Amino acid sequence: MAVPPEPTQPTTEDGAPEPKPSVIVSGLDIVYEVYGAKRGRAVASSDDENGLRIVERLLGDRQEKMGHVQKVHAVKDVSFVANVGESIGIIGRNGSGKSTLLRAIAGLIPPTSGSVWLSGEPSLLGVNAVLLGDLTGERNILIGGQALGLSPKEVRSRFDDIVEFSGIGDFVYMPMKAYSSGMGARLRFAISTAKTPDILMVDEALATGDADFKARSSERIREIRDEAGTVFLVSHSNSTVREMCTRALWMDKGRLIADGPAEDVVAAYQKTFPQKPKKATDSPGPRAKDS
Ligand SMILES: Nc1ncnc2c1ncn2[C@@H]1O[C@H](COP(=O)(O)OP(=O)(O)OP(=O)(O)O)[C@@H](O)[C@H]1O
Repeated sequence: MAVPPEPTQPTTEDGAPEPKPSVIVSGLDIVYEVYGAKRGRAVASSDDENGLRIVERLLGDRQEKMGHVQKVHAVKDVSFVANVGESIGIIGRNGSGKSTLLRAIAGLIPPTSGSVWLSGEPSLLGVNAVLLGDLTGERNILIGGQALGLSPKEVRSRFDDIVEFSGIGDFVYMPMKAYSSGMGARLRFAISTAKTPDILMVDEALATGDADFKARSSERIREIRDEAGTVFLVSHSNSTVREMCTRALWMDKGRLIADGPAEDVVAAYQKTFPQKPKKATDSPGPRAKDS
């Protein structure tokens, strides 16, 4: 009897494995609408102050909605395809649309136009693991782990690893509102990566830890990439993107202006926006830039 041939992975012309798309973003636009940019005066433009006060009182909370509506076009006509096994840095100046793009990929913001297609389950660090300040780290690990699809037994078996990874020690038995922002961010990272997601999205979380935590988290990101996931990383740190990403997207004023190997895109970005050397007195805040 003839044995059917083993299925082979499709390859490109030069013999490399065919890329497997995990995220397809096509002509994506995100427009935020901000209500109440101007208050009630747009409604009652009369000079009569008494009349204005009456209108404001009658409208109560609604007066914000009656005010001017401002539109913020945060992401403009962005298209790209991300493949399994890629780690993609998203870089750009403040307000360029990086976080909005990430949240749209995670399905948290509906496209105003265009589309986002995903082949797996996304996990957006810091949002999917919704942690509650009044609960202890321990309870949050249990809830967050289950929100990621782990069974209570699986969460318990990973509990020690999660605590060790986050480096929060005995704080795990304290309410999370007593944590520093860095401790909270590290715990979120540890919970979010306790189960290997198909698509991991990280927004600045790596800027919150010390060198040791950064080393551990970059190792974890490498593991996820190797386990055939796709990683997106929004970062203001060019060195982090260079070290951890295979590819980079450069956003500017909502537009994707470069997409290519991380090394090349970061070099072009740095050439356009050279970063000033840090002063010795600068405090290393979460948004601190390096080179
Ligand atoms: N919820 C919102 N409502 C209205 N406008 C918003 C909202 N979130 C972001 N924006 C606006 O959208 C634009 C893009 O913001 P976004 O946070 O995506 O940029 P970013 O590149 O991540 O910025 P940063 O580097 O400062 O974090 C900015 O002009 C911002 O003011």
